[in-house]
Amino acid sequence: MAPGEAPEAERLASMLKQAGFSASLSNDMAERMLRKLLSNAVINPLTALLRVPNGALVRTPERRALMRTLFDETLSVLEAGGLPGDDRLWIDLLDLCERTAANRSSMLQDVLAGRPTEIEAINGAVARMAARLGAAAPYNESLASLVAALGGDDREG
Ligand SMILES: NC(=O)C1=CN([C@@H]2O[C@H](COP(=O)(O)OP(=O)(O)OC[C@H]3O[C@@H](n4cnc5c(N)ncnc54)[C@H](OP(=O)(O)O)[C@@H]3O)[C@@H](O)[C@H]2O)C=CC1
Ligand SMILES: CC(C)(CO)C(=O)C(=O)O
Repeated sequence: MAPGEAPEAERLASMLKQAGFSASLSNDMAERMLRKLLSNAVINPLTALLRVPNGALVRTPERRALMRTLFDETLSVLEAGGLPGDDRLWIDLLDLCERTAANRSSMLQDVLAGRPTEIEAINGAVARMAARLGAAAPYNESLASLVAALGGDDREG
């Protein structure tokens, strides 16, 4: 984005920086959102189900294998939805787990606090996108069902 092209966005970024946040502008929000969806579709349900911090996902071959399977399925759906494939995406995902190693993902925090999760907006959305494209996303569908089944004890069955 050229300087002066989006003054309101620049003002917002500058306010966020003054407040101590890291902020940058992008012309490519659609791609950035798909990349974020890819990361959240892998890290959030697995950390919520395994009840581990983000860094623990990459510490055992079994968890990495689960991550990779879910990553591959999700990426194939998102590529069909417009995300450019890139070998760095997997490396970036592992790096994100390392950079946020001690973090409890937002979904794990929601599960531990007994709050509703964003599972339908993340893995549920990937499964629906796959269905619209005439494809299947069994891992996303199963994880969405498993995370949804973690809660709701207060509802009438
Ligand atoms: N939690 C984490 O560890 C991390 C989260 N993230 C990302 O941050 C995002 C937020 O996740 P999470 O931590 O679960 O968020 P929370 O639900 O804990 O917090 C969301 C915040 O956004 C506010 N908010 C929501 N909708 C609006 C709106 N329309 N206008 C103004 N404010 C609004 C809420 O206000 P109110 O309280 O008034 O409802 C709340 O303060 C997600 O995309 C997540 O992936 C990224 C890194 C780490
Ligand atoms: C990047 C990550 C996985 C950090 O915890 C996140 O966005 C979340 O928890 O929702």
